[in-house]
Amino acid sequence: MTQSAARLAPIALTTGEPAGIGAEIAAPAFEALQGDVPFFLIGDPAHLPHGTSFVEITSPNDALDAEHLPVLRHDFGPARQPGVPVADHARHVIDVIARAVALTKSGEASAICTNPIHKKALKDGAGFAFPGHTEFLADLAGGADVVMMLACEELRVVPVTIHIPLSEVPAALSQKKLEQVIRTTHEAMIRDFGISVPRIAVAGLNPHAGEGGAMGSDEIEMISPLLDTLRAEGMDLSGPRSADTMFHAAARAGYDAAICMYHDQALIPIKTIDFAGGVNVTLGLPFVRTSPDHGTAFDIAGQGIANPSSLIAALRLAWTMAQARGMTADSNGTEP
Ligand SMILES: NC(=O)C1=CN([C@@H]2O[C@H](COP(=O)(O)OP(=O)(O)OC[C@H]3O[C@@H](n4cnc5c(N)ncnc54)[C@H](O)[C@@H]3O)[C@@H](O)[C@H]2O)C=CC1
Ligand SMILES: NCC(=O)COP(=O)(O)O
Repeated sequence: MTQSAARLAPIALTTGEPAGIGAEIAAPAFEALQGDVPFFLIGDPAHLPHGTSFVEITSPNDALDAEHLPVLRHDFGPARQPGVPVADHARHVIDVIARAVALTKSGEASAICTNPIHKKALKDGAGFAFPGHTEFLADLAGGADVVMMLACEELRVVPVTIHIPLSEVPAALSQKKLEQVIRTTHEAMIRDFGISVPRIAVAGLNPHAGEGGAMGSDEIEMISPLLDTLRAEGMDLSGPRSADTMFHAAARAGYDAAICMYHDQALIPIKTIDFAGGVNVTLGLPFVRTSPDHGTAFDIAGQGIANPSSLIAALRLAWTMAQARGMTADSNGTEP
């Protein structure tokens, strides 16, 4: 059987932080995607809201024809407390992510989609040494050069620096780091998003992109020379651009992805435009990983009011990307 004719494996969905909303939005996502995007939850059935229809599976393949939410059991021990992390759960949250990655490597899953984790709960409960999934997944992939992208219908954004204090951003920026982020984004736009000549906008760091050196020199000394070098290779790059004027509708029409210098420069515009439909994608991994754009939402956990739209969008995008890569058991999750 050729790869294109082979049936794509289902997506592995992780539970995330049990005190959050991950387990609550899994079943509504299954109902919305049934027959369209096959996936299974790796987690503890006891974390599902009372009355949830689910089927326990022993092999990911069983998810392909499931009529209720398929759950690959992973026991977490102590009961879930909505809104309050249980320290003993932390290592299981981490193990579930690693288990999902192993299933993509064996070809039993075509992609992973991660429910939100609570970074501090994992650090306190299990000494988790990573700022988030992105860096943990890079480590599990053997040290891949990864990039965080947030994507919705109207916008794709990429922060160069991610989960570090704002005061550390200028020192963390370098031409080497920025070049890696631009190259990884450029390659992913072609491979995963089917854009043959990606138009990439690059934000400045300072107000008004430094205004010719009057408000900072990072643009003149660091960003502009690199963009000139990459343009000479044929990349379609604009910038360094003023961050305050690059996200309105007319400006967004002029590029396919925006590279931003720090977390909030990138995530504020996309979460404002489409909090319910935004998707977090890790670029540069040898397997597909997406996630909803929101966090654990402890304030509403256990109330049955969490909106599953972002998770649904994340599962849809993972499926589209896995199809584009032909992630069957034959492809084994090892392609670059
Ligand atoms: N991919 C991941 O693992 C992510 C994890 N986080 C983590 O989540 C935790 C909480 O972060 P916050 O900044 O408070 O953001 P948050 O997204 O958890 O919550 C912000 C606000 O949005 C609401 N909200 C979030 N998702 C919702 C949904 N699906 N339906 C309805 N309302 C929703 C919450 O109730 C809250 O009022 C932190 O530990 C953070 O690190 C945050 C973003 C992504
Ligand atoms: N602010 C985005 C976020 O926290 C997601 O991080 P990650 O867990 O996907 O690395």
